[in-house]
Amino acid sequence: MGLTHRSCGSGASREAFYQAGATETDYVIALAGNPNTGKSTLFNALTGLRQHTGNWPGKTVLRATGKYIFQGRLYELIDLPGTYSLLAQSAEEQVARDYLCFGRPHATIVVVDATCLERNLNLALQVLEITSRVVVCVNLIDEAKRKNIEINISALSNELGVPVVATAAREGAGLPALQQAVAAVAEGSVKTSPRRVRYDQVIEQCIARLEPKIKELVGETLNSRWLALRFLDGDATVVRALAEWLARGKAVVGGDILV
Ligand SMILES: Nc1nc2c(ncn2[C@@H]2O[C@H](COP(=O)(O)OP(=O)(O)OP(=O)(O)O)[C@@H](O)[C@H]2O)c(=O)[nH]1
Ligand SMILES: [Mg+2]
Repeated sequence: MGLTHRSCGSGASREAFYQAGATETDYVIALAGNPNTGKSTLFNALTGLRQHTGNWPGKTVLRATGKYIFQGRLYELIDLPGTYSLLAQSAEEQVARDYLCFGRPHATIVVVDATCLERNLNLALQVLEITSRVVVCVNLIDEAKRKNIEINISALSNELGVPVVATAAREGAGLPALQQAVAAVAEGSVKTSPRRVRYDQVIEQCIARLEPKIKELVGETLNSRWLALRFLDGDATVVRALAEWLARGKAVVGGDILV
């Protein structure tokens, strides 16, 4: 018998993989973004913790966890390492990518730097390829204003198909609006329609052949289109991560699944 998503149970595997001891948490929220965009500053402002921050990239190398309460709900926030992409060419990229794909947070905040939005949107689009439960946080909006950079937040939101909120995390500006948007996405009261990249016909044809086979294995639990794309890339790290995910799922349910 094959190892399928149904026999693993999505909730069980998510808890066992990444959320050990966090069973009282209502929602798990990931913080992703390029290095130096203010993720840890935001994390500290929301959780009251003191994650390492500073004006050089690569400070956060492992994911850190903290909690906050908003409108009576307990949120667990995961501060991921800063990355320019999710193609897993470095340890940080792999930590961030594996968490977003296999950790399946209820929502992901993609923190982008308002002073160099274009470069940052590359990662935002990659995250949108993995998950539709995204809020984009345009941080360092104070710096952008100082440089006379204006950002049309609602146009950006329409373009990306997810909520976008402007913040200045160091001053705590915009945080209630961010928490509200995160709550709406996490609980599903706001439906997003993320902009997804369409590839050349040949690639789309390959995806169409591969995706159903992956879906048989993971169902709706993981993003089979994204996994198909990584397989087509020949990304061995994703193959290994998926094998591990399936194997651990098996352990979670007490071994009643036969491979
Ligand atoms: N002006 C301004 N500075 C900010 C803001 N948010 C963060 N910073 C500063 O930006 C720098 C980087 O912030 P971090 O929170 O360490 O950034 P990070 O995204 O966690 O960085 P990595 O862990 O290296 O990926 C620090 O010097 C912060 O004080 C903001 O909204 N406005
Ligand atoms: Mg950091």
